[in-house]
Amino acid sequence: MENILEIKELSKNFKGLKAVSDVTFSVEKGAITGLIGSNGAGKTTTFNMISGVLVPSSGKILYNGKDITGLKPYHYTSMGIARTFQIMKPLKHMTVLDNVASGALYGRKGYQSTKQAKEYAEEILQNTGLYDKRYCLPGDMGTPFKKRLELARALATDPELLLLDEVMAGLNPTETDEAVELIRKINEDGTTILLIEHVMRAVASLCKKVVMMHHGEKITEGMPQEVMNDPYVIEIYLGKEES
Ligand SMILES: Nc1ncnc2c1ncn2[C@@H]1O[C@H](COP(=O)(O)OP(=O)(O)OP(=O)(O)O)[C@@H](O)[C@H]1O
Repeated sequence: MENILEIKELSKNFKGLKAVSDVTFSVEKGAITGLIGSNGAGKTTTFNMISGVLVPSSGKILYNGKDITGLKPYHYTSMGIARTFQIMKPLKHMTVLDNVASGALYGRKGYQSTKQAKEYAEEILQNTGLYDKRYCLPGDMGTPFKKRLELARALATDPELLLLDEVMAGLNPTETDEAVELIRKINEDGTTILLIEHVMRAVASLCKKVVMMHHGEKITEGMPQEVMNDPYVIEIYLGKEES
């Protein structure tokens, strides 16, 4: 069992607030790992450190055994790490196709021409159920399609490790099931996934391992059923959240 990512005693302080405190966990290569916890638990801050958006106050991040702590976001695409944002960030004035093609152009496939990038983008759009929307502007689509676009843009960079921040928020049960199947397919095609998610049904169905955070600390980790049946996890999180 090889780890693609190792988080070691990672902390982030914001002016005296310990948003993330001494968090240690690993992400197994080829698997789907879930990061769960209440609002404000420190999940997004952890993601922001893993993806280079924030520099950790202390601790280390190892990717394929290499120390990447504090590297800037622009190093990440070529390393094979891509992420989605909870607050989606499409290029508003570009079509869906051009949004995804721009991801492909700057991604690891090394396309030299826009034509090549667009051809690859069309393939990604087929696989993510967005092909029929390829000439739409992001603002003209509803949440499920915007979430898919965020995912498609990340996928277009050809990542080895994909970080997904609440891609199921705002989806109805049918859309959630579709998103689960899409994520499963992306994983089966060879991409390792670390996801933040509040929809426990999706976490239970997808994840091999779950890491639970609370008030900036890691509370526990294990197989989804173990973590979800932990009385303390039920008390501080599952009893209060809708799933
Ligand atoms: N840039 C920042 N400056 C100051 N405080 C911050 C900043 N970013 C996050 N925080 C604080 O850090 C704590 C952890 O926030 P974080 O967004 O990581 O939680 P989360 O687990 O992702 O929550 P959610 O499920 O709501 O997204 C919160 O108390 C938050 O207010």
